[in-house]
Amino acid sequence: MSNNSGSKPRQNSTRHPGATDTVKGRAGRILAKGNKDATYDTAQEQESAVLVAVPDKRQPNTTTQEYLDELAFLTETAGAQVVKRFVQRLEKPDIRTFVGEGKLAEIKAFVNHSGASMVIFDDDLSPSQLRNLEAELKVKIVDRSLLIIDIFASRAKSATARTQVELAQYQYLLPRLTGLWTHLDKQRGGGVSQRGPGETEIETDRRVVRDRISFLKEKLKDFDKQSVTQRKSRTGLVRVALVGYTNVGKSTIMNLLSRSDVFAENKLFATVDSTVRKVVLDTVPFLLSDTVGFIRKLPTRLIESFKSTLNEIREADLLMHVVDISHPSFEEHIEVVNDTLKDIGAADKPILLVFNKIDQYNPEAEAGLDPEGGFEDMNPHEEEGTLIRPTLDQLQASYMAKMHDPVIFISAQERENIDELRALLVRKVGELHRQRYPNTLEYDEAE
Ligand SMILES: Nc1nc2c(ncn2[C@@H]2O[C@H](COP(=O)(O)OP(=O)(O)OP(=O)(O)O)[C@@H](O)[C@H]2O)c(=O)[nH]1
Ligand SMILES: [Mg+2]
Repeated sequence: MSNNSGSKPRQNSTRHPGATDTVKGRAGRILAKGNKDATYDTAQEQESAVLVAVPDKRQPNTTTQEYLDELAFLTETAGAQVVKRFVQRLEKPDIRTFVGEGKLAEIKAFVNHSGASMVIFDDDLSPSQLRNLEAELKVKIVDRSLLIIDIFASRAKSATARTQVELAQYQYLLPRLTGLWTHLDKQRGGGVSQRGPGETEIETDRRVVRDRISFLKEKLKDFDKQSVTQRKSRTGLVRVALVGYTNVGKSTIMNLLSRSDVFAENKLFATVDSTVRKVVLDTVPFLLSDTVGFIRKLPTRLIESFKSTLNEIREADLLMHVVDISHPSFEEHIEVVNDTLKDIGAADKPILLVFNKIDQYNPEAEAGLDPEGGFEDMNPHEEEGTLIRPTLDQLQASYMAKMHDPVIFISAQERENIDELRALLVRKVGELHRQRYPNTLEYDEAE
């Protein structure tokens, strides 16, 4: 086990001493310039991407469209620009190239003509599909897992998160090592694609990657031990975690709750991830943590790599499950979040369901129609196209009736119902505090 973890000198270009050029080159970000925070990025520097979805025959058009919107949003978050979407309905994806022969030819023609620099698939590709597609299309091929890992890489700030991302990158890379040679040859200026390197070289790379994976896992264990010690020093306070689908407003709520209240101690716990803050609402103190957002088809391995971060959720006393009610698929999002909570062993916790973005909710919105969708065959059924959604009052009544846990409707942006949210938190946290720490009931006097 390493005894100097955390203090290793890091340099971007030579992060992996001992690795061959190939391994070094492949484990970094796929979108070199694609950093969400890099606002100085100009359009010319952006890579252009083609999206591909292969829904099964029964999937409604509107759903396909929503999934592609989400993929486009992910792509843009990663820093690339979407130039075209392709859809092929298949009973089952093609085993060799994921899409059928005809569609592949169509994509190839478009890529050649437009100069797009990558093709992004809304599903995970097998190593051989990836290899075949890369050989055929001769541009970067990105699948859903890789895209998500890449976004995580651009956002990871803390040492733990960076280590987790690196682990996920190597775990993704390991089974695919043999398949990643074609455009590397090109990058080396080899011109005509030659045969890949010999087995020995690939074996060496595999060993290097495996070693790196074990090293990173050990490092994460060290981080875990440190955070257990830190958490011990935080006992005595109820812990609340914000969870939810990505982009629902968790961080906005975190900021709202921890900043705008005069009693809030807007102080970072220097030794923890900066996402945990102590909040005091109406003299009731608690710890609030903001967590990584969930998403449909979140690669299990990525969840595994992010165990340390997810401990915040696992060890919370109360979860605030934030939902973006203005999103047409919010109900599916709730399911995705509940399933992910189950996966990480956090499903049995008390939950406060917070429906956010009520300012943006439009009951008359047409379900998921996007004029820029690029679907020539987009001809929604009447019921689908003109679907009238329930009003907020109806939704509120139905969720209140079916949930055991409290439900609240807010707009974090417009500050609607925030006092009610605070009152609810004070009540829930107060109850939990009295259960957990019956001997420190006098917290209000002590403050
Ligand atoms: N219209 C509207 N927008 C909101 C509201 N709350 C947050 N937003 C916006 O929604 C976007 C996402 O908000 P975040 O707070 O970053 O969401 P998040 O859940 O932390 O997202 P991830 O960290 O990416 O998972 C931002 O552009 C916010 O300004 C709201 O009540 N109404
Ligand atoms: Mg956030």
